[in-house]
Amino acid sequence: MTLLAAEGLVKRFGGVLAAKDVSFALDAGEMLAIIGPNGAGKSTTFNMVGGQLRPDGGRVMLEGRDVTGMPPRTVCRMGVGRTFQVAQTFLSFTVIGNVQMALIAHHGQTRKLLGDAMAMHRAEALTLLDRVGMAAQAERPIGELAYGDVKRVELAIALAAAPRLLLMDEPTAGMAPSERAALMALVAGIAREQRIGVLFTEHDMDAVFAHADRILVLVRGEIIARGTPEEVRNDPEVQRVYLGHAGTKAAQRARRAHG
Ligand SMILES: Nc1ncnc2c1ncn2[C@@H]1O[C@H](COP(=O)(O)OP(=O)(O)OP(=O)(O)O)[C@@H](O)[C@H]1O
Repeated sequence: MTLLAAEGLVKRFGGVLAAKDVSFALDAGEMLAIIGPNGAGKSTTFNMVGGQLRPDGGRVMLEGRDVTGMPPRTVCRMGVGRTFQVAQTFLSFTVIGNVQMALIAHHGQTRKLLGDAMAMHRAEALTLLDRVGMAAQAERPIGELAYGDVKRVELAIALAAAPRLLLMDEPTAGMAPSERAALMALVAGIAREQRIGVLFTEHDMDAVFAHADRILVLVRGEIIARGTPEEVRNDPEVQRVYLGHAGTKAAQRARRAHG
């Protein structure tokens, strides 16, 4: 069954039509990228899926259930995870403590926190940290980590809620190029292995062309192209309005790297 279906989403901000009849579908285990210039409507679309924004028209269907306009907390409980920004981790806590807190929240055990919270879900937290390559740093305060490592911990925190759909808004923003490639490879591997659908926005075209299964191109609130990286790369309209020379180079690099 289709994991996520956006059907004719519309969002207006005053006179600005930020999303105009945006429709797409995403299957389990699939990486779908939304790309487009600044102000194209990527975050708006994203926020309508995650429940942060209520669409003015259209529907969001999750595994066949209509979740349009439901609050983020409800959407989250229905299996939609989101990677959080640094400020939303507890900087003075250890790495493993942050993941344990996420597991405690996921299991609805926050009332038990007066007990020995730090003994709860330790093994599960370590397994998650191992999956993102951070088990060796489990006992360090998260505030001491390099930025790329914080991003890995954020991924473990998002996975603690056992999402079926993961929303990642510019996951590699602020990272060095080598860290970006490693993070996206990690996300893609986990998505395929655990059959998690990933919807992501990204300005880094190398990351998009290397790891997206399919790409949507938004311009002024409208999808102007969609398809595999190969199809999008070769679309003359996309070349003209968005990718241009830099995008072509990124696509070529991705093609060389992945055969
Ligand atoms: N809360 C808001 N109030 C008013 N206008 C908004 C609001 N959010 C977005 N917009 C407008 O809607 C349009 C789409 O914005 P959106 O942030 O979705 O684009 P984007 O593709 O995510 O851009 P970027 O790549 O810069 O993050 C823009 O014209 C923006 O100014």
